[in-house]
Amino acid sequence: MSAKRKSDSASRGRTGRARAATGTQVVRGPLAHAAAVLGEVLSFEYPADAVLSRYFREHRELGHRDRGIVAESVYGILRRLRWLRATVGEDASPRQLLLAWLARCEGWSARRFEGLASETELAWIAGLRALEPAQLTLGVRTDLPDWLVERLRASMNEEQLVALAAGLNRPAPLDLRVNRVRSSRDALLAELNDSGVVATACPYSPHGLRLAEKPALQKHARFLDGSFEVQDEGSQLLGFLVQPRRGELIVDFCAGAGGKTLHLGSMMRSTGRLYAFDVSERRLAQLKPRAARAGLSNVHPAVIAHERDARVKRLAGKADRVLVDVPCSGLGTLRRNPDLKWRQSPQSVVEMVERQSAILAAAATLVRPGGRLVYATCSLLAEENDDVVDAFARAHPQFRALDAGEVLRRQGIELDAGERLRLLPHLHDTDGFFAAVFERSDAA
Ligand SMILES: C[S@@+](CC[C@H](N)C(=O)[O-])C[C@H]1O[C@@H](n2cnc3c(N)ncnc32)[C@H](O)[C@@H]1O
Repeated sequence: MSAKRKSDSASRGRTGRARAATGTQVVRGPLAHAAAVLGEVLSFEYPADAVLSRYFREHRELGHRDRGIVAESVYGILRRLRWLRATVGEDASPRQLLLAWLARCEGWSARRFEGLASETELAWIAGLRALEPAQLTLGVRTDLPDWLVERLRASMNEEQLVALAAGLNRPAPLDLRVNRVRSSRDALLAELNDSGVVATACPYSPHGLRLAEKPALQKHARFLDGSFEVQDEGSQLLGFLVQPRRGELIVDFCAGAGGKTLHLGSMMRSTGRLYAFDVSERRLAQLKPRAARAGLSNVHPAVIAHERDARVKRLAGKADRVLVDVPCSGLGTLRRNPDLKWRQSPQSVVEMVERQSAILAAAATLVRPGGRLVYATCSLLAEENDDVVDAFARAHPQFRALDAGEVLRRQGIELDAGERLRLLPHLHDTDGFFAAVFERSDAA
């Protein structure tokens, strides 16, 4: 955890005792906050990122570094929650979970706890070293709920599941997408490196940069002038599956706050018309200022009541390309949202699948003959991915499947991710994404 790095470097050159004391002062406050907010997060009533945002608004005394320590601790514990509880007890308090996580998952020595933990806690921590989970089931080993282990095992063996879980239970790197309307990847890379932000080109996305660390970027001059957005490399690749061209009519059917819309708009070089639909006025409201910052005048956000809204019907058969980035379980994004594995359930997945099928069918009506349709999720579950797409393909013979790998290859992106795109954190170092690409045949 960065608290360790920072306290170590801050105290370089001092005596061991002074070093320990400095480290203690540096982390005592944030760790107390971490335990406090963890208690709220663990009710799982609200998403962890929303709880943390609210907590930070209420504790403005916490600076960027301290917020980092609090968030990293909470997310780290959510990632390892099942193993931690199986090891230290199902009724462990938030503070005990935090101490156990530091000792067992972050490798803190007994000495680092001095001054942070009480005598009783120090004795408890010492006893933790030899503890192992009462039962080392596959769910405990992978830190996943049993229902999810069962679903994933249907399409992979145990070894593959353990590797996938290791990828999902690691923090994600910070990726940026260069806005080609404002800059080029090489120019931005040079500027970032000059300003002390260490970055390298992403392996797959021609528009992607990966940062070595996680600096605050909201006030960076190149962010403020719209030269880049924060966007996972996997999410960027979906833009290349849509492959919008200048002057076309494009629909981003589930645009949300516009992460993918902005990419599509910049690939179109701010020409043509790009409709951004969503049922959430709150999410869509974030798109307008982001599009303005990015210099995009081709984006047209529109709140719709549901997928059969009159605004949707007016565009029937007119769109050159439609992206349907449906609401989903989000289980492919566990690196960023580790609480999702504890908040989703078999029942919530069933409800998602119904909505996904209805949204896909409605979005497909917009595609003109010869046009392209891209269905995408950030889920790992066959129910939300292949099953929805297979049922759609059976009911819509006028839509012909295109090979996603081939679509990317023709744009110079070499990626072994299948005919239907399957991105996985442990294989591609992206979030987990699924996408299927269709072309509407002229004959229909
Ligand atoms: C996976 S998110 C989209 C993320 C977004 N594309 C991005 O890249 O940031 C799914 C979105 O679908 C929206 N949604 C839910 N039901 C919908 C419907 N019936 N029609 C259109 N959008 C819907 C949700 O409000 C949510 O913003």
